[in-house]
Amino acid sequence: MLRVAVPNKGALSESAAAVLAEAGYRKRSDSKDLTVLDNANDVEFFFLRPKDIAIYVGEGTLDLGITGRDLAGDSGAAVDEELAMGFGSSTFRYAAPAGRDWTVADLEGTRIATSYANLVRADLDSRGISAEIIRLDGAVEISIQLGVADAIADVVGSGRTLRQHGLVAFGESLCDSEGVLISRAGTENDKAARQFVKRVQGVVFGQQYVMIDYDCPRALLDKAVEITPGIESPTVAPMADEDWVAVRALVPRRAHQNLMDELSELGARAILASDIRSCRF
Ligand SMILES: Nc1ncnc2c1ncn2[C@@H]1O[C@H](COP(=O)(O)OP(=O)(O)OP(=O)(O)O)[C@@H](O)[C@H]1O
Ligand SMILES: O=P(O)(O)OC[C@H]1O[C@H](OP(=O)(O)OP(=O)(O)O)[C@H](O)[C@@H]1O
Ligand SMILES: [Mg+2]
Repeated sequence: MLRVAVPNKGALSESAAAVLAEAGYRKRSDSKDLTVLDNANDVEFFFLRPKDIAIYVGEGTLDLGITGRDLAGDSGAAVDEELAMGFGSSTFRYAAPAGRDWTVADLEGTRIATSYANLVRADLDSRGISAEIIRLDGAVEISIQLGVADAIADVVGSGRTLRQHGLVAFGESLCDSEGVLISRAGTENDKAARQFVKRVQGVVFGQQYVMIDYDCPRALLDKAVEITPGIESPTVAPMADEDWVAVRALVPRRAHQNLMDELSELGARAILASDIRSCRF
């Protein structure tokens, strides 16, 4: 039976559970459950702290896991990224009190609070900067005002927490993170694991595209195809009125409203967008 780790709480857990449910896997009936046996799909799910998931997968105790790219990197576990899942996007930044122009070189000799000590140590070492790392488990943004650190390195989502504590981010992002599906590095996935990855990928890709259908004057078809080239190429079907054709194409979700405006301006009619719940490309 395939064994898969899923975040039991925190920023990634809800989105991860939603993708798995959409992919047809059994849901947890109680948020305190630590395992779910999905006999119909021959998968056992283990609900673990996101920080621990790469360790289990890297050691081969579990076959696959969903965690954050930043957490997997910090864990030092030997894992491969099978799939970027498109939720839980964040950057990992240095930050310090606003009011002066900080650069990474200013970190020399400082105390830096973080929950991601390995990520930060590796970055400082690569720059030849020596600084003391203060390991904290969370709420890192408050550590400077409490006097235990001069700067922090932490996850930034909206940036709201930094602003609330009068901090500014500086330097490049140490990690551009999102939820990722990971496997043990250097091992070939068996058939069950490959099928699991494909199913989850089908939902994740589906969420990133919408299907556009529209009616197009035949004379404008070439221009319309440039706007919606689809994946291979759009489907073009005849209509009862020979001067018109029906066109169907997948387009990236984030661009679809603009593309619909362009099609409308071009002269297309009855332009419809629909969600893709799952797919295999
Ligand atoms: N505000 C946020 N926006 C986007 N992603 C976030 C945010 N906060 C955390 N993450 C991502 O979620 C993952 C783990 O964060 P999470 O808060 O769930 O775990 P944790 O801090 O170890 O647990 P907890 O906060 O429950 O102690 C990381 O990959 C991180 O990048
Ligand atoms: O940029 P923002 O959108 O404000 O989000 C960033 C904050 O979210 C996370 O904290 P979390 O809620 O996980 O608490 P924690 O610090 O205890 O982990 C992260 O560690 C930052 O503190
Ligand atoms: Mg957190």
